[in-house]
Amino acid sequence: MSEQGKSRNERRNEQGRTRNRGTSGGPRQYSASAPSQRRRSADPSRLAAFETLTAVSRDDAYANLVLPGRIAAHRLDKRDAGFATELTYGALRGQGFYDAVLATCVDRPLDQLDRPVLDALRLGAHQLLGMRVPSHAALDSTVSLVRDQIGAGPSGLVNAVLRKVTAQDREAWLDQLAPVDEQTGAASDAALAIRHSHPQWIIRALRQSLANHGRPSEGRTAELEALLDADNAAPVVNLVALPGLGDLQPVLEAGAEPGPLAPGSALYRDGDAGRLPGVKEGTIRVQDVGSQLTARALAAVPVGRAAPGVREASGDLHAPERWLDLCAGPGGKAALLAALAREQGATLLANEPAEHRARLVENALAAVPGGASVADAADAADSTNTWSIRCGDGRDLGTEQPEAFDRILVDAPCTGLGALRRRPESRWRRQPSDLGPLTELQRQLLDSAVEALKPGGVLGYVTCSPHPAETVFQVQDVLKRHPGLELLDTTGYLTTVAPALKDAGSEPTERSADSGANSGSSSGTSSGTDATGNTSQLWPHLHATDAMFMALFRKVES
Ligand SMILES: C[S@@+](CC[C@H](N)C(=O)[O-])C[C@H]1O[C@@H](n2cnc3c(N)ncnc32)[C@H](O)[C@@H]1O
Repeated sequence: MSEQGKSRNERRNEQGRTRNRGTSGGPRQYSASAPSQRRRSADPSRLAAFETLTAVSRDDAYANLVLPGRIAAHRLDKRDAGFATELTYGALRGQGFYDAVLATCVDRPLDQLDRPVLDALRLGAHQLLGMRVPSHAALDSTVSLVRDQIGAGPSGLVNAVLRKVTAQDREAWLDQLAPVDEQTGAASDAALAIRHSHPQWIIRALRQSLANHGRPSEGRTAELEALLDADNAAPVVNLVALPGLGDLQPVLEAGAEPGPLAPGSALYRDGDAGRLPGVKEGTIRVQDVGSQLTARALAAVPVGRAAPGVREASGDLHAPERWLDLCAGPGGKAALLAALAREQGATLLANEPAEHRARLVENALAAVPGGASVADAADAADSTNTWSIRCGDGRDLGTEQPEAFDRILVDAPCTGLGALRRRPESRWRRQPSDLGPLTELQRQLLDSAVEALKPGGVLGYVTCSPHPAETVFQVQDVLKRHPGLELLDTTGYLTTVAPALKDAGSEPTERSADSGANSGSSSGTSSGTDATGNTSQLWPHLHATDAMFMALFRKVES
């Protein structure tokens, strides 16, 4: 019999965990320490959350990919699906705080607990300290879940631990575990890590990021806390209508609101966006507004203006512009770029080395007519297709196709520290040691892109991380390595496509970056720095987007 085909009891028995049944085979007997006997089985929304958490901790799965399947499998209605989502994401985001609480309530180090038991404790702690679930319901339901899914023994432990958790409310736990200085209100990084449930190294990195991206030093801690809070808030679903293909009107009629920042965008707060008209067809896409803006800004920069005597981008006026998305998977920006390319009479090559992600790019692009699939390698080489896909290492493209493209997007693999609100588990997975290999890869991809860019062509470097090593320092370095590259007024182009960024009073510019990294005011940083050149950093707490970074460059000379 397959593992899946076995009943829960059989599996549990194989693991040596048995229910505390009466010898007669009659109804179960519960020990004196067992909690309420009212509920015997796990309720489906908590079960969906538990299954997601165990997949995350056991298989390194991504919660946002697993949870929809569990919601569907348990046939949760909209309300229960909302509960399961809040429970799952809240328990994952809040893990730093909940583990600090649990560590004081468990008689051994948390890493000595069975993973599923710890997952269940986190779910219980989130219900008790982060949701408005009455204590008795949180306790009863979590213990029932553990009894049903893990066994009677662990359910006793979970009952005892969660009872200790209920001894204080959230504020009292925070005061005990993460005190702030009574006079100044200041908290150490260790206290901030518990209060805002982020690893300390990420807290330090984000503080450094605010400084390096020119945010005011006055009120830095308050701004850092606002950023950390924004990471912990459930993001509103952002939608984009593919230009020339998607119709936003039916989506607005179905309850979405017009997006305040990006053209052709909407916000949806009412549950499963998959049911909105156009989403299944792919002409309406779920995409963070920051991502939308970077793709639109790249498409908005005029190409040309190479140095005198140098052949310009699209020198042949009749040749369609060639665009390249060097790191395209899973295809969010590629879809928007392909639709924009189609409108502007250009073609797009979307490159992605991971085969399964190249397939995702293909799916994302399917709504844009005139493309060539991954399988159709011969067609893919035909640059007259509106879009085509290359499945390969972007670092090779520069030598394979030198000076071939008018516009290139390098949406580089990065730590993702700017998208923590969307990927609730990622803050616990990422390590400072990830930074070295990622920045080296970013550097190599940038070099390849510069080689693949035509003189006069435009390069957009984007990360969903504000970390200085992945952003402003990369910009400084690429300008040093490539004197023929000029930094453009990135903020100017972003505000051209999104004028509301100006009105927000928080233009994402780096002009006054106190790192002096690459701003126009720090002329001389690189021989390639334009007098008005700057980079842009969007922020969740200011712009309600992911913390997307963008730098736009032009290749003035080869
Ligand atoms: C930040 S994601 C890109 C997101 C994508 N642009 C979107 O909007 O959906 C970075 C991508 O780069 C890919 N990647 C990793 N190594 C690469 C390489 N050597 N060349 C090109 N792409 C690479 C990753 O597989 C990943 O899909």
